[in-house]
Amino acid sequence: MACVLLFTRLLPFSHRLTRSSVCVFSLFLSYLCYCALFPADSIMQKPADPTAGCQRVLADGAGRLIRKSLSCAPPPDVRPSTDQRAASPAHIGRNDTPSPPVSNLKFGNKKLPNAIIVGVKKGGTRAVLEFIRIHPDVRAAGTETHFFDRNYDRGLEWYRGLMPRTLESQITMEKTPSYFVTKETPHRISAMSQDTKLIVVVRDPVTRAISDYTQTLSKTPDLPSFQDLAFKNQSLGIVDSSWNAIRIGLYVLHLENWLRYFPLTQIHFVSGERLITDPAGELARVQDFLGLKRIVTDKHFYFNRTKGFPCLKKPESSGSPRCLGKSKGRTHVQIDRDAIEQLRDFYRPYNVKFYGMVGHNFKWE
Ligand SMILES: Nc1ncnc2c1ncn2[C@@H]1O[C@H](COP(=O)(O)OS(=O)(=O)O)[C@@H](OP(=O)(O)O)[C@H]1O
Repeated sequence: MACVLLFTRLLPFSHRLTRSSVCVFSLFLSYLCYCALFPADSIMQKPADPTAGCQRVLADGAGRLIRKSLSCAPPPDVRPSTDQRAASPAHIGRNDTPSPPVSNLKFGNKKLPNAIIVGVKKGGTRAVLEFIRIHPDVRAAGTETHFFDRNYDRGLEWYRGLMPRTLESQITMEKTPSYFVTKETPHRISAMSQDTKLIVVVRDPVTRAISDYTQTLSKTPDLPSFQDLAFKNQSLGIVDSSWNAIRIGLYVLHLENWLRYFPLTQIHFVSGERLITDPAGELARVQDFLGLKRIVTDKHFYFNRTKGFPCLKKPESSGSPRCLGKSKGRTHVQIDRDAIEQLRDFYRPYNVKFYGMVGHNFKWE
């Protein structure tokens, strides 16, 4: 309308106009018409809105995820390629600003995670992430972001920038095992979204401590012995619970902190032991918890005798079978039986309390 009015007013004087001013004028008119047809907020996401995207994932009363479609849904046949599914280093560390509409249509948007594997260190967190991300409705950040413990000052937009793009039907995940034992993390995650689903991979705390120590020793060869670090006085059986490798295994104490901010129904516990003996069974429960169709099944796994662990079978299309890297499944440092028994005695009351709290006996005898 404005274009027409302007044009009719100027028409009587048009004979006075030069060629170039006619040109500039018509360009101006085209711009006005474009603005009227495509207002800016219909094609761009608001950068400050952390939940902006094609989908919102909400939790229903049963604790399952419900995906709500918004207006920018990509066509259903657009699926990410293997390359796009793996969170490439190019994605990591790039602070994302809203993308042009064409790439949104093709690859979706970066969204804050709907589900986070928050722990525990050396529990089997990498295995759970690598196994669940073969599900077509899951995409995950490839590296540990450490946003809620080390990088919180960088802000949610920085965090979102680390996430892979997701389509309407996909959920976003990340894993940072240190979150479970960091005091501030539960509060910070609940401030991001109280609907965030939490996954904790737990493992016998004694084996976990030895695994943790084995890893540190591989990087620091002149480390004191395991016993020197684990006990204040071994002959009296006094354990040093301030040593991180011991402290992390006091699961019940850490869980109490999480339960101040999240209901138990929003936290799923994976057995690190069963993840090795029955990966498909554990993954079935993870998929149920996330409200996903059970697509990752025993068809996807085989037991690799050389590695001594389950690995992912070769995908039908291409590629090779995939086992986790050398840093997963290391041969543990030998610890004498007495020390192990003392640690078992130390952890027993905490474990029993933990079983009661989560309603499951993990049988760490
Ligand atoms: N499929 C498969 N392949 C290899 N390793 C497996 C697998 N499933 C579980 N695990 C166990 O995962 C342990 C490492 O745990 P995390 O991935 O949580 O470690 S880390 O905290 O990220 O460093 C790792 O601990 P260690 O055996 O002590 O190395 C493994 O026992």
